[in-house]
Amino acid sequence: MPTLRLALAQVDPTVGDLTGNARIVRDTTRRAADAGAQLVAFPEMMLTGYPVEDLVFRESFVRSSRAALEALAADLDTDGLGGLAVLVGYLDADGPSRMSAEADPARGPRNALALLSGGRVVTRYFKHHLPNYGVFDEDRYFVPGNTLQVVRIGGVDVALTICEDLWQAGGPFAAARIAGAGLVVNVNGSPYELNKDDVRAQLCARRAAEAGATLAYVNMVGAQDELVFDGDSIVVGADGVPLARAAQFAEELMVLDLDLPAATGTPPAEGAGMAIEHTVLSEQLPTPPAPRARYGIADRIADEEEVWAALVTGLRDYVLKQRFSSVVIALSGGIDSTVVAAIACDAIGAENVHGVSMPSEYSSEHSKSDAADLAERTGLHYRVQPIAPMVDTFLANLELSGMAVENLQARVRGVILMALSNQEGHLVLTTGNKSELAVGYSTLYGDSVGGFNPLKDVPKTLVWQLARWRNADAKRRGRTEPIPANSISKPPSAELRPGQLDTDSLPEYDELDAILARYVDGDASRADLIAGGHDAAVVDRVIGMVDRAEYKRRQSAPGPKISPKAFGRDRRLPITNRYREA
Ligand SMILES: Nc1ncnc2c1ncn2[C@@H]1O[C@H](COP(=O)(O)OP(=O)(O)OC[C@H]2O[C@@H]([n+]3cccc(C(=O)O)c3)[C@H](O)[C@@H]2O)[C@@H](O)[C@H]1O
Ligand SMILES: Nc1ncnc2c1ncn2[C@@H]1O[C@H](COP(=O)(O)OP(=O)(O)OP(=O)(O)O)[C@@H](O)[C@H]1O
Ligand SMILES: NC(=O)CC[C@H](N)C(=O)O
Repeated sequence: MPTLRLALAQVDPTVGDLTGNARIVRDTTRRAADAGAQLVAFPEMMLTGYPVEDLVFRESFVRSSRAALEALAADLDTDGLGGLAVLVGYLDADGPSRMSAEADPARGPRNALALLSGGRVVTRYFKHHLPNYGVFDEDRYFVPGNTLQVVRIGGVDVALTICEDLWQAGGPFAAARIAGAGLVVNVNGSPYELNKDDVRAQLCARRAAEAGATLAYVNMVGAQDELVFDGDSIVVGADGVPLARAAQFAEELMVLDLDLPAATGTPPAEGAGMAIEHTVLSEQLPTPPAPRARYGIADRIADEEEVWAALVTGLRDYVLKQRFSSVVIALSGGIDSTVVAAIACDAIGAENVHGVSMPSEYSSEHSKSDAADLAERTGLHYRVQPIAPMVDTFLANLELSGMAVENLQARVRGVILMALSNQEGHLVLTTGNKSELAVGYSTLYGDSVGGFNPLKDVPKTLVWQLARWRNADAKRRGRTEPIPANSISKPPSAELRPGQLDTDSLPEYDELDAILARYVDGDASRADLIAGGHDAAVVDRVIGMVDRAEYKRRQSAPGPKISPKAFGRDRRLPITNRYREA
């Protein structure tokens, strides 16, 4: 049985950075070669980053991607790496885009995977199944491929597939069985969602069985705008048993030896409704250098740790890829701003985090002392900027009352944050959690100002859970607990008028989050919610608030997706909408 030394490169490309991404491929291939690998696979659209969205419609970008691929093949050879087989995802096109008057249903932009070897592009595979749900819009951009590429590498037939090809039965995996492939490689840009790692592992086992072949799944790591990629690359045997699994949320080069069946004969020219193209790269593999590369199975992590890591990764990559070096956060001593600050300290270091306490005449003593305590525990930069004089100046010049005065305080804080951002160059982080965003419990152009929102997809009850987990984790490691206990235990309040509590306007968060999980995430009807045991009056109030707040959400900052349905691309509703649940 031939032994193939395979390397899966779990790396972090940046959208649009063709030069930087090619550099990652060259550097990582060098490391794979040093480890004796013969085949190295990079993630989906490695060269362009993923997803590239409407950049697909720019012919100049498509041309740049194709040219960068050819240059990469040549550069790898110049680097002395031409003897390896290197799989690189990129953007290709064999016809005009859907936006063009000359659009052709059979040709156009392609989500593509190339095999590079010996200084040239040996073969190109075009993704067959295009995801078009949730955050994905691939029918908008790409024309599906209908040819399975099978490449003989060292006497083993290797079938090439891309991400969604794994998620649907039939097509490439069924064709790979007919082709008699010994290994199927699946390259991914698969965004993180809580518990998705379990789903992926089961899918890999199912598809390996469908193909009757070993399956090597490589995913990217890092973040792109609202999407977080958790890595979690995995290799499963034809019997579905995991052979190796990489860590989540960390770059990794996974190198392992696979004993694979020797290919015999030539595959048929078609199968499972697809054409099959067979290319022979090499019949005979050099024997992999001893010792054998055996890769372990990385430990799975607990749910809270996983979500925390996703939020840290999402924030870190947003800050760094947008070329900021510091952030500023308004600190109220409440749980949301405290958790955002703790995430920021973990993501970019406390020395790059600036907290501002902005007490008003309604601010409690604990709002100031808890914020100061947080600063002390974490070491973030801390300053106090009272807002009363500015609010008073407004009120002396503009006649306002009631809610307008309440919101004015939040807006003065927003102006101060943006001024500090302009003056000192920090990215402003906003702190509204998913529950508040759902019901519109925030002041537009007030506490909602900011360029990025780490809690955008985190319901309030999960914010508390994460805070408790983060402190417990610090304690386990013998470190200072970053979050003041009082910030976790006190009742939430906007402190925009004397004695105000969130529960004056909202149900208790346990009940609110239970309703929101079903109405927002599950698209349940009013009748479903009431049948589920919720009080009709509460249901009506909550779903009314959710429906009315669409205009606020449409203007809200981006933030990392951690759930199957995050606000934004996952949930698209009209702002003007008279439909009300009866
Ligand atoms: N359909 C629509 N399309 C576009 N714009 C629309 C609109 N409806 C209202 N608007 C605009 O929005 C304004 C109303 O929104 P906005 O000014 O935000 O004010 P509003 O939503 O009326 O009040 C803010 C609420 O959030 C609470 N809050 C504020 C700050 C922090 C927290 C917290 O605990 O985190 C809670 C506060 O107690 C209050 O209940 C209107 O005056 C109008 O200008
Ligand atoms: N006194 C304050 N000083 C600085 N920032 C404040 C202050 N009060 C509110 N903010 C900012 O406005 C956001 C809205 O928070 P608010 O206190 O109104 O309720 P919240 O949503 O429960 O948030 P938190 O739990 O952080 O208090 C806060 O997260 C914080 O960023
Ligand atoms: N890039 C893709 O094709 C991703 C789609 C796939 N269902 C996933 O979430 O992993």
